[in-house]
Amino acid sequence: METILERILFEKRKEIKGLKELKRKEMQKEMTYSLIQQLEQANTLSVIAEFKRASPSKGDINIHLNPAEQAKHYSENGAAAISVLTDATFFKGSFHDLRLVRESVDIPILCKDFIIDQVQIDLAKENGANIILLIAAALTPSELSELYGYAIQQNLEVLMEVHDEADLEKAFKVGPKIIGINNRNLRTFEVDLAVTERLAPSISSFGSYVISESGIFTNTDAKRVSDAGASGVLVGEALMRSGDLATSMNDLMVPNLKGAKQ
Ligand SMILES: O=C(O)c1ccccc1NCC(=O)[C@H](O)[C@H](O)COP(=O)(O)O
Repeated sequence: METILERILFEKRKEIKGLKELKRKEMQKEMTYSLIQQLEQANTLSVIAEFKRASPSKGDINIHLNPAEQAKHYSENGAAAISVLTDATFFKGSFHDLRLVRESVDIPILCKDFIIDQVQIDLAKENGANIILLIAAALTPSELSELYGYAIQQNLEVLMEVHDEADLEKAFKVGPKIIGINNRNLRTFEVDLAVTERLAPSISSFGSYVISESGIFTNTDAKRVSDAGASGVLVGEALMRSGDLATSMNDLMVPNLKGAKQ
Protein backbone atom coordinates (compact mmCIF):
# COMPACT_ATOMS: atom_id res chain seq x y z
CA MET A 1 0.00 0.00 0.00
CA GLU A 2 1.31 3.44 -1.02
CA THR A 3 2.26 5.66 1.91
CA ILE A 4 1.37 9.35 2.08
CA LEU A 5 5.04 10.21 1.69
CA GLU A 6 5.26 8.22 -1.53
CA ARG A 7 2.16 9.95 -2.88
CA ILE A 8 3.53 13.39 -1.95
CA LEU A 9 6.85 12.63 -3.64
CA PHE A 10 5.08 11.34 -6.75
CA GLU A 11 3.15 14.62 -7.02
CA LYS A 12 6.29 16.64 -6.25
CA ARG A 13 8.21 15.01 -9.12
CA LYS A 14 5.40 15.99 -11.52
CA GLU A 15 5.46 19.57 -10.14
CA ILE A 16 9.24 19.81 -10.52
CA LYS A 17 8.99 18.71 -14.15
CA GLY A 18 6.54 21.57 -14.77
CA LEU A 19 8.72 24.07 -12.88
CA LYS A 20 11.79 23.11 -14.90
CA GLU A 21 9.91 23.55 -18.17
CA LEU A 22 8.67 26.99 -17.01
CA LYS A 23 12.20 28.04 -16.04
CA ARG A 24 13.59 26.83 -19.38
CA LYS A 25 10.94 28.86 -21.25
CA GLU A 26 11.67 31.96 -19.14
CA MET A 27 15.40 31.66 -19.77
CA GLN A 28 14.79 31.22 -23.48
CA LYS A 29 12.66 34.39 -23.49
CA GLU A 30 15.34 36.34 -21.60
CA MET A 31 17.94 35.27 -24.14
CA THR A 32 15.80 36.51 -27.01
CA TYR A 33 15.96 40.08 -25.66
CA SER A 34 19.52 40.78 -26.70
CA LEU A 35 20.93 44.16 -27.65
CA ILE A 36 24.11 42.46 -28.88
CA GLN A 37 22.04 40.41 -31.30
CA GLN A 38 20.28 43.57 -32.50
CA LEU A 39 23.63 45.29 -33.07
CA GLU A 40 24.96 42.26 -34.96
CA GLN A 41 21.99 42.24 -37.31
CA ALA A 42 21.43 45.98 -37.81
CA ASN A 43 22.19 47.77 -41.03
CA THR A 44 21.25 51.17 -39.65
CA LEU A 45 22.43 52.97 -36.55
CA SER A 46 20.60 51.26 -33.67
CA VAL A 47 18.57 53.63 -31.53
CA ILE A 48 18.26 53.03 -27.79
CA ALA A 49 15.31 55.29 -27.06
CA GLU A 50 15.18 56.61 -23.53
CA PHE A 51 12.26 57.26 -21.22
CA LYS A 52 13.50 60.36 -19.38
CA ARG A 53 11.04 62.59 -17.54
CA ALA A 54 13.59 64.99 -16.08
CA SER A 55 17.32 65.40 -15.57
CA PRO A 56 19.77 67.35 -13.44
CA SER A 57 20.99 69.35 -16.45
CA LYS A 58 17.59 70.14 -18.03
CA GLY A 59 15.07 69.99 -15.16
CA ASP A 60 11.64 68.73 -16.25
CA ILE A 61 11.70 67.44 -19.84
CA ASN A 62 8.29 65.80 -20.22
CA ILE A 63 6.89 64.68 -16.90
CA HIS A 64 3.38 63.81 -18.12
CA LEU A 65 4.25 61.08 -20.63
CA ASN A 66 3.03 57.56 -19.92
CA PRO A 67 6.00 55.12 -19.92
CA ALA A 68 4.07 52.20 -21.44
CA GLU A 69 2.63 54.30 -24.28
CA GLN A 70 5.91 56.07 -25.03
CA ALA A 71 7.75 52.72 -25.08
CA LYS A 72 5.19 51.31 -27.52
CA HIS A 73 5.71 54.31 -29.83
CA TYR A 74 9.49 53.88 -29.59
CA SER A 75 9.22 50.21 -30.46
CA GLU A 76 6.74 50.77 -33.33
CA ASN A 77 9.11 53.35 -34.80
CA GLY A 78 12.10 51.02 -34.89
CA ALA A 79 13.92 51.39 -31.55
CA ALA A 80 16.49 48.60 -31.06
CA ALA A 81 16.06 48.87 -27.29
CA ILE A 82 14.50 51.11 -24.67
CA SER A 83 16.35 52.78 -21.84
CA VAL A 84 14.40 53.54 -18.67
CA LEU A 85 15.81 55.90 -16.07
CA THR A 86 14.92 54.38 -12.71
CA ASP A 87 16.48 57.00 -10.42
CA ALA A 88 13.74 58.86 -8.54
CA THR A 89 15.60 61.71 -6.86
CA PHE A 90 17.31 63.29 -9.88
CA PHE A 91 15.38 61.91 -12.88
CA LYS A 92 11.85 61.34 -11.52
CA GLY A 93 11.98 57.72 -12.67
CA SER A 94 11.23 54.41 -10.92
CA PHE A 95 11.46 50.63 -11.13
CA HIS A 96 7.70 50.74 -11.60
CA ASP A 97 8.27 52.62 -14.88
CA LEU A 98 10.67 49.85 -15.90
CA ARG A 99 8.03 47.19 -15.19
CA LEU A 100 5.36 49.11 -17.14
CA VAL A 101 7.72 49.35 -20.12
CA ARG A 102 8.58 45.62 -19.91
CA GLU A 103 4.88 44.79 -20.00
CA SER A 104 4.29 46.95 -23.09
CA VAL A 105 7.11 45.99 -25.50
CA ASP A 106 8.99 42.97 -26.78
CA ILE A 107 12.47 44.43 -27.26
CA PRO A 108 15.55 44.67 -24.98
CA ILE A 109 15.33 47.12 -22.08
CA LEU A 110 18.19 48.94 -20.40
CA CYS A 111 17.91 49.83 -16.72
CA LYS A 112 19.58 53.26 -16.68
CA ASP A 113 20.67 53.92 -13.15
CA PHE A 114 23.77 54.61 -11.09
CA ILE A 115 24.55 51.04 -10.09
CA ILE A 116 26.90 50.62 -7.16
CA ASP A 117 25.55 47.41 -5.58
CA GLN A 118 24.34 43.94 -6.64
CA VAL A 119 20.93 44.59 -5.12
CA GLN A 120 20.21 47.16 -7.86
CA ILE A 121 21.06 44.54 -10.49
CA ASP A 122 18.61 42.13 -8.86
CA LEU A 123 15.92 44.82 -8.88
CA ALA A 124 16.61 45.68 -12.52
CA LYS A 125 16.24 42.04 -13.50
CA GLU A 126 13.13 41.47 -11.39
CA ASN A 127 11.48 44.43 -13.08
CA GLY A 128 12.23 43.23 -16.59
CA ALA A 129 15.56 44.74 -17.64
CA ASN A 130 17.85 42.79 -19.98
CA ILE A 131 20.71 45.27 -19.94
CA ILE A 132 22.22 47.24 -17.10
CA LEU A 133 24.44 50.31 -17.15
CA LEU A 134 27.77 50.36 -15.34
CA ILE A 135 29.47 53.77 -15.24
CA ALA A 136 33.26 53.38 -15.14
CA ALA A 137 33.74 56.75 -13.40
CA ALA A 138 31.38 55.74 -10.58
CA LEU A 139 33.17 52.51 -9.63
CA THR A 140 36.63 51.31 -8.65
CA PRO A 141 38.23 48.81 -11.05
CA SER A 142 37.41 45.93 -8.71
CA GLU A 143 33.78 47.07 -8.21
CA LEU A 144 33.40 47.40 -11.98
CA SER A 145 34.71 43.93 -12.57
CA GLU A 146 32.68 42.38 -9.72
CA LEU A 147 29.37 44.01 -10.78
CA TYR A 148 30.03 43.14 -14.43
CA GLY A 149 30.62 39.50 -13.52
CA TYR A 150 27.49 39.41 -11.39
CA ALA A 151 25.33 40.88 -14.18
CA ILE A 152 26.65 38.39 -16.75
CA GLN A 153 25.94 35.57 -14.29
CA GLN A 154 22.36 36.83 -14.08
CA ASN A 155 22.07 36.51 -17.87
CA LEU A 156 22.04 40.28 -18.34
CA GLU A 157 23.94 42.31 -20.91
CA VAL A 158 26.05 45.26 -19.78
CA LEU A 159 26.45 48.69 -21.32
CA MET A 160 29.69 50.00 -19.79
CA GLU A 161 29.86 53.78 -19.89
CA VAL A 162 33.03 55.82 -20.37
CA HIS A 163 33.75 59.50 -20.87
CA ASP A 164 37.54 59.70 -21.09
CA GLU A 165 40.70 57.71 -21.54
CA ALA A 166 40.99 56.83 -17.83
CA ASP A 167 37.48 55.30 -17.91
CA LEU A 168 38.39 53.43 -21.10
CA GLU A 169 41.44 51.89 -19.47
CA LYS A 170 39.22 50.60 -16.65
CA ALA A 171 36.64 49.27 -19.12
CA PHE A 172 39.18 47.46 -21.30
CA LYS A 173 40.41 45.55 -18.23
CA VAL A 174 36.91 44.12 -17.83
CA GLY A 175 36.33 43.62 -21.56
CA PRO A 176 32.62 44.38 -22.07
CA LYS A 177 31.02 43.68 -25.46
CA ILE A 178 29.22 47.04 -25.51
CA ILE A 179 30.80 50.33 -24.49
CA GLY A 180 28.80 53.54 -24.26
CA ILE A 181 30.63 56.81 -24.77
CA ASN A 182 28.83 59.50 -22.83
CA ASN A 183 29.26 62.78 -24.67
CA ARG A 184 28.05 64.53 -21.52
CA ASN A 185 30.59 65.29 -18.83
CA LEU A 186 28.63 64.21 -15.74
CA ARG A 187 30.54 66.70 -13.57
CA THR A 188 30.12 69.85 -15.70
CA PHE A 189 27.15 68.81 -17.94
CA GLU A 190 29.12 69.98 -20.98
CA VAL A 191 28.07 67.96 -24.05
CA ASP A 192 30.42 67.43 -26.99
CA LEU A 193 30.06 64.81 -29.73
CA ALA A 194 33.80 65.11 -30.31
CA VAL A 195 34.16 62.81 -27.27
CA THR A 196 32.72 59.98 -29.40
CA GLU A 197 35.05 60.89 -32.27
CA ARG A 198 38.03 60.78 -29.90
CA LEU A 199 37.28 57.49 -28.07
CA ALA A 200 35.39 55.36 -30.63
CA PRO A 201 38.38 54.25 -32.75
CA SER A 202 40.17 52.51 -29.86
CA ILE A 203 36.91 50.80 -28.77
CA SER A 204 36.32 49.50 -32.30
CA SER A 205 39.92 48.23 -32.45
CA PHE A 206 39.37 46.53 -29.10
CA GLY A 207 36.42 44.71 -30.71
CA SER A 208 33.49 46.09 -28.68
CA TYR A 209 30.38 47.78 -30.01
CA VAL A 210 30.23 51.57 -29.54
CA ILE A 211 27.08 53.34 -28.38
CA SER A 212 27.23 57.12 -28.48
CA GLU A 213 25.22 58.58 -25.59
CA SER A 214 23.76 62.05 -24.92
CA GLY A 215 23.39 65.23 -26.91
CA ILE A 216 22.15 63.56 -30.10
CA PHE A 217 19.26 65.49 -31.64
CA THR A 218 19.49 65.56 -35.43
CA ASN A 219 20.23 63.50 -38.52
CA THR A 220 23.55 65.37 -38.76
CA ASP A 221 24.44 64.33 -35.18
CA ALA A 222 23.57 60.70 -35.95
CA LYS A 223 25.68 60.71 -39.13
CA ARG A 224 28.56 62.28 -37.24
CA VAL A 225 28.73 59.60 -34.53
CA SER A 226 28.05 56.82 -37.03
CA ASP A 227 31.00 58.04 -39.13
CA ALA A 228 33.10 57.98 -35.95
CA GLY A 229 32.33 54.24 -35.58
CA ALA A 230 29.21 54.10 -33.38
CA SER A 231 26.86 51.17 -33.96
CA GLY A 232 24.16 52.77 -31.84
CA VAL A 233 22.98 55.93 -30.12
CA LEU A 234 21.27 56.45 -26.79
CA VAL A 235 18.79 59.30 -27.10
CA GLY A 236 16.60 60.77 -24.38
CA GLU A 237 15.67 64.44 -24.53
CA ALA A 238 15.22 64.70 -28.33
CA LEU A 239 12.70 61.84 -28.35
CA MET A 240 10.92 62.82 -25.13
CA ARG A 241 10.28 66.31 -26.58
CA SER A 242 9.51 65.16 -30.12
CA GLY A 243 6.08 65.99 -31.54
CA ASP A 244 6.69 63.60 -34.45
CA LEU A 245 8.40 60.43 -33.25
CA ALA A 246 8.27 58.68 -36.62
CA THR A 247 10.34 61.45 -38.24
CA SER A 248 12.66 61.86 -35.27
CA MET A 249 13.43 58.13 -35.14
CA ASN A 250 13.83 57.91 -38.90
CA ASP A 251 16.31 60.81 -38.84
CA LEU A 252 18.46 58.93 -36.32
CA MET A 253 18.43 55.54 -38.07
CA VAL A 254 21.11 56.39 -40.62
CA PRO A 255 22.60 53.61 -42.77
CA ASN A 256 25.42 52.12 -40.77
CA LEU A 257 27.02 49.08 -42.35
CA LYS A 258 30.50 49.92 -41.17
CA GLY A 259 29.39 50.62 -37.60
CA ALA A 260 28.81 46.93 -36.97
CA LYS A 261 31.64 45.02 -35.35
CA GLN A 262 33.89 43.47 -38.01
O1 LIG B 1 21.06 64.06 -18.44
C1 LIG B 1 21.62 64.57 -17.46
O2 LIG B 1 21.45 65.74 -17.10
C2 LIG B 1 22.54 63.74 -16.60
C3 LIG B 1 23.18 64.35 -15.53
C4 LIG B 1 24.00 63.63 -14.69
C5 LIG B 1 24.19 62.27 -14.91
C6 LIG B 1 23.56 61.64 -16.00
C7 LIG B 1 22.74 62.37 -16.83
N1 LIG B 1 22.07 61.78 -17.87
C8 LIG B 1 22.05 60.37 -18.11
C9 LIG B 1 22.32 60.07 -19.53
O3 LIG B 1 23.35 59.49 -19.81
C10 LIG B 1 21.33 60.49 -20.57
O4 LIG B 1 20.06 60.40 -20.05
C11 LIG B 1 21.35 59.73 -21.88
O5 LIG B 1 22.61 59.56 -22.40
C12 LIG B 1 20.48 60.49 -22.92
O6 LIG B 1 20.94 61.82 -23.06
P1 LIG B 1 20.12 62.91 -23.88
O7 LIG B 1 19.80 62.33 -25.22
O8 LIG B 1 21.04 64.08 -24.00
O9 LIG B 1 18.89 63.21 -23.11
